[in-house]
Amino acid sequence: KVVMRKVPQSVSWAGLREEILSKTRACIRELTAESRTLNLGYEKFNKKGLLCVIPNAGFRPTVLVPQEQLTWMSNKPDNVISTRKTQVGRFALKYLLPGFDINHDAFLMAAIRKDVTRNLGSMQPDMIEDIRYTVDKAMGLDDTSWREVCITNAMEDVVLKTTSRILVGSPLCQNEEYLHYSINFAKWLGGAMIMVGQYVPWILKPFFGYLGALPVYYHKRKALKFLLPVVRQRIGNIKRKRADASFEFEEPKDLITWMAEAVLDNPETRNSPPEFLGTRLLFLTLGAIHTTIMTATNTMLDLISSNPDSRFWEELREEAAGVFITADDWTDPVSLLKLPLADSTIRESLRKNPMLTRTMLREVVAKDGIILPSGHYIPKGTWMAAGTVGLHHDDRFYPNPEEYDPFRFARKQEDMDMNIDKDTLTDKASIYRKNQALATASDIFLGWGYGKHACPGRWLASHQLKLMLAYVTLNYDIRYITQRPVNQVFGDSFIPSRTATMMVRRRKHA
Ligand code: HEM
Repeated sequence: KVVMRKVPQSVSWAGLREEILSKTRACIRELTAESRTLNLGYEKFNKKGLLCVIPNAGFRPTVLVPQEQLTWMSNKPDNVISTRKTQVGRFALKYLLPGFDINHDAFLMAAIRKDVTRNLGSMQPDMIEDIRYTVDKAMGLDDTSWREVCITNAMEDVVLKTTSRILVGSPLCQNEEYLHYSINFAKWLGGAMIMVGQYVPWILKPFFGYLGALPVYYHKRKALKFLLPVVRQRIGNIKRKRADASFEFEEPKDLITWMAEAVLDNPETRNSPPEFLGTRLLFLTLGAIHTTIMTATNTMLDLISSNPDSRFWEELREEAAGVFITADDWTDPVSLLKLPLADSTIRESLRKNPMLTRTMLREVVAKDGIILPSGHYIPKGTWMAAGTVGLHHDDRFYPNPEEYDPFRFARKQEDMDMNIDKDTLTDKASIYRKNQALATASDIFLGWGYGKHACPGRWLASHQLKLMLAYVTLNYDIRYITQRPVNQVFGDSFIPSRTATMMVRRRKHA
């Protein structure tokens, strides 16, 4: 009773065997189960509209909610079902980043969602400049021979530079020392968050948590040494300009500015020390950079392991060649609206290989618990989630879900009507056909999460990834491979191979 956390008695468990201490043993088996129990629970229960409980190696079993109830769940306020409460537990933040408060941050999320997104057009010239420089460096300019490139390393070079420019601006985004410490902070934190947060039983978390915190703390201090003076100066300049309109200062267009403005506008954070914003920005390195690297790597892996006869790479190149004709086209945000195949290709990789095996992890915090639309009572303290992989492979929403079909989201309505068996067409399938753009979050596409806490950086990530894909297909030939390296499940992360390589050769341009 002390070790196992709450779940409602009335809901069936997935992966339970007839044995003594069955629930405890089911939780222990999760240490090596990867996402098997999660997918089994989806198939056996969620697909029939039923709830189930998924055991958990950290003894934090979770109620897996079927698709039919996700919209209801996503609309509940944070004081009824909390996202942040689960993140503190799932990420073991109390130990790994003591004193770091991720609660009450809706105003910071809004800065990412609104300010970054509305400035994408003006940031595009820098973005393509960074992409060109980093791709050329990682993949080479020699058009006479093939080069073997580690995909994750290449994508890391590209994404780290381009995203850091948006997070912390120039010159910090060119400072190799800062980039080194910030990415390593994110790597240590990401690994420790999964190990301590998801594999260690909560009773042992303090010990392993404080141990894992040591390298995190080291890299944080090193990165903050570069970041804090910039944050301090920026806050000072913004304050001064607000007090004196004649003060000559033009706010750089980056997340430091937008978050600093949000912090100053909020009475509760107005007087916070620069560390508050600095640590927040560093924490975003994990949420913004590693996620984009993983999605870029999955996209490349899916394309190079596709059937060469399908000519997906070549079709993407033809699409890009028709859009990026002059230098100005690369800096024009309208160009990105003309890339439905690239848009769909990245979304298909996020469908097949989402970053998280379960999303929308929430804790019931309402004092009296909640009652789901299905009539189930869920007591306070219970964790709930959605099974991303199961849902993304559900043939009610995706015809031939196991097939890699990169242009499935770009298909014209009439073609889809021809391909879908009308007798099995469900209401949801027709909703799905209206929700096809890469950055769309919906209750049948959880690659970005769903609802109030869906990813606020998804428009930025989509913009960068599409530009990068267009640039790479236009400028490089690839060699196809026969076997795609499979992604590994680590906690609830779904991680592409870090060592997989691809053969590329620069194309000769007339
Ligand atoms: C391809 C790249 C990306 C992917 C696949 C991705 C995916 C996700 C997912 C699945 C969630 C929801 C997690 C959940 O509900 O369990 C999320 C949340 C979040 N993402 Fe992203 N993300 C990406 C890029 C970014 C970028 C570029 C930023 C910032 C500039 C960002 C910032 C965030 C933040 C702050 C949250 C938390 C939102 C909240 O809890 O209110 N992400 N992301």
